[in-house]
Amino acid sequence: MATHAGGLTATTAAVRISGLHRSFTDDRPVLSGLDLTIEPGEFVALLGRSGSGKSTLLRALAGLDQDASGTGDIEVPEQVSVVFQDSRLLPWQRVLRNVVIGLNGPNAKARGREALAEVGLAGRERAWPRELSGGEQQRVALARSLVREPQLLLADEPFGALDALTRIKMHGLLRALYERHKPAVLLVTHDVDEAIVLADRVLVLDSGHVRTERRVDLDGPRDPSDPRFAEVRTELLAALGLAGGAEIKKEEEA
Ligand SMILES: Nc1ncnc2c1ncn2[C@@H]1O[C@H](COP(=O)(O)OP(=O)(O)OP(=O)(O)O)[C@@H](O)[C@H]1O
Repeated sequence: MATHAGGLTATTAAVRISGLHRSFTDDRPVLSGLDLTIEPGEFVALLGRSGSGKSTLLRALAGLDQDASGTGDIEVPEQVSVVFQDSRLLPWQRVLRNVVIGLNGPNAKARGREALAEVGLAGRERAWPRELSGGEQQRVALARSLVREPQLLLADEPFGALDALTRIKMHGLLRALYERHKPAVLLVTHDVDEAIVLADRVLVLDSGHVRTERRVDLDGPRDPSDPRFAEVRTELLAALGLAGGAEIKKEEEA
């Protein structure tokens, strides 16, 4: 376990956060006393209004929040991978090199090839990133994350820039990869349905802490047209201040 701040006793949880405060300016804290535990192998989605601090929390977990000041204890596993909305591939390196960069061990390339095959990109090892579509680039980013066998995968709007159809395909892929590798996952998303399709537990961040927590216990492939799915969606929309979807409609009309 790696501890970013303060001291905590050893834990079997993948993530343990207590009393996390983060701010960028003196007047308004972004995170104020946030507590969160994620179990090993648990898939958690994080929703919240724009500016509620979702990325700030994810960056704190990734140890990438040098811009922020704050206090609190964070415990994460040794092996953490992060995926962002943009693939962040090195344009001057071919696909396979992007996947294995920094990876140690004699069989790094073989592992990289295997990871590319897992995301459906076998045969594209020697392509340049610019030759791939946005969805394919995100597949490479997933391969690069998973080849490191992370105990924790942090994903910040990983499908946010993709079209609706590609997004749906990527949901299936991410869920399949998750089932195979079973890292703990924290997925930041704006998309309520994406959260319900993918996660075991959905959190809503509001006013600096986790306000709402909803376990998703729908069996089998999750179908957005299922009334039980709709029930969860309504609850989460209400937690986001969008009860019944009425305010969404209003926003669309405006
Ligand atoms: N590097 C920074 N410097 C100054 N303020 C920042 C910085 N990063 C984030 N903030 C501020 O912190 C608040 C939370 O930002 P954050 O990006 O965590 O929100 P978010 O919930 O991820 O938003 P979105 O859904 O729009 O991506 C915002 O008010 C933002 O302006």
